[in-house]
Amino acid sequence: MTTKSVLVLKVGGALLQCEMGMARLMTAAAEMLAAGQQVILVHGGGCLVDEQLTANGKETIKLDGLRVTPADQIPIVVGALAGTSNKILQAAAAKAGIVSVGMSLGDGNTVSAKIKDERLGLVGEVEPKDATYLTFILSQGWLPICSSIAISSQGEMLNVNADQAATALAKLVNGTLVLLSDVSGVLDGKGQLIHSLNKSEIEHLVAQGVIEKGMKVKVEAALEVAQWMGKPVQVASWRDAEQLKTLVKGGSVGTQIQP
Ligand SMILES: Nc1ncnc2c1ncn2[C@@H]1O[C@H](COP(=O)(O)OP(=O)(O)O)[C@@H](O)[C@H]1O
Ligand SMILES: CC(=O)N[C@@H](CCC(=O)OP(=O)(O)O)C(=O)O
Repeated sequence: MTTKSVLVLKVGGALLQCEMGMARLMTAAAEMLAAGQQVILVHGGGCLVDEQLTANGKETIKLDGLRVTPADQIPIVVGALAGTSNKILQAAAAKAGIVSVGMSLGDGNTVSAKIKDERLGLVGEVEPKDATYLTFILSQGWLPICSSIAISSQGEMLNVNADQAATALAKLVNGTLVLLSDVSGVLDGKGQLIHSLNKSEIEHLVAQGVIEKGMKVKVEAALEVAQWMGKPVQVASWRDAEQLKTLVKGGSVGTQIQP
């Protein structure tokens, strides 16, 4: 185990629809915890939100990878992310023998949150604030499982992109950030894994339309943290058992986003 700093592991929502993926991830997390590696699990749940919105007759609009979240949709979004998604992961953790604490960005003064852009409605932008709550959970050997619902000082419930949520928590604890999605990393125009990317290469691929939508948000979040910490951030896959094994050993997987 070479990673001594807290590992901030973000998983995308598609994981929640894959029993085997969740079981493998939690087995990996249990191994890391047993070896003394502290882990914070941050999760998305975009596909669950899509399903719940459709079931409630609501329309989904995204701008540059972010969900436009009008006030009438926020109860559904909060229910899907801070409720169902969070508890599905806690249940998977329990099955792997992990003691977890389900939480949201809105808990324990962990981050400060404000509306990101009026055009997006109740979408939040968060900054790291106070690590006391998370540090306590980690000190117990427990696994914090954090959803990306934040609360502003005005008392608004805000929907935060989960990659950006993970960014704020990684900065807060000066941790090592790994973003796990349903693809093995950032892929080139031919679907091949790109092992390493720097700022100008990212800008080029975004301009070409090779990196788009959710991956654009992810890579930009990763670059921000890589530059802030002066060390690479990894974008990899929770689907890939080999990548998980390598991660448990503290190795590098997927695409390294360079500072
Ligand atoms: N260059 C790219 N490489 C890999 N995936 C890409 C790329 N450009 C766009 N994507 C899309 O981004 C998705 C990952 O982003 P997102 O759906 O937000 O993931 P998550 O829910 O895991 O955060 C991939 O499944 C893929 O459809
Ligand atoms: C503002 C915004 O876009 N919020 C996201 C939060 C969930 C998320 O990011 O889920 P994934 O990691 O599965 O994509 C959403 O509503 O879909």
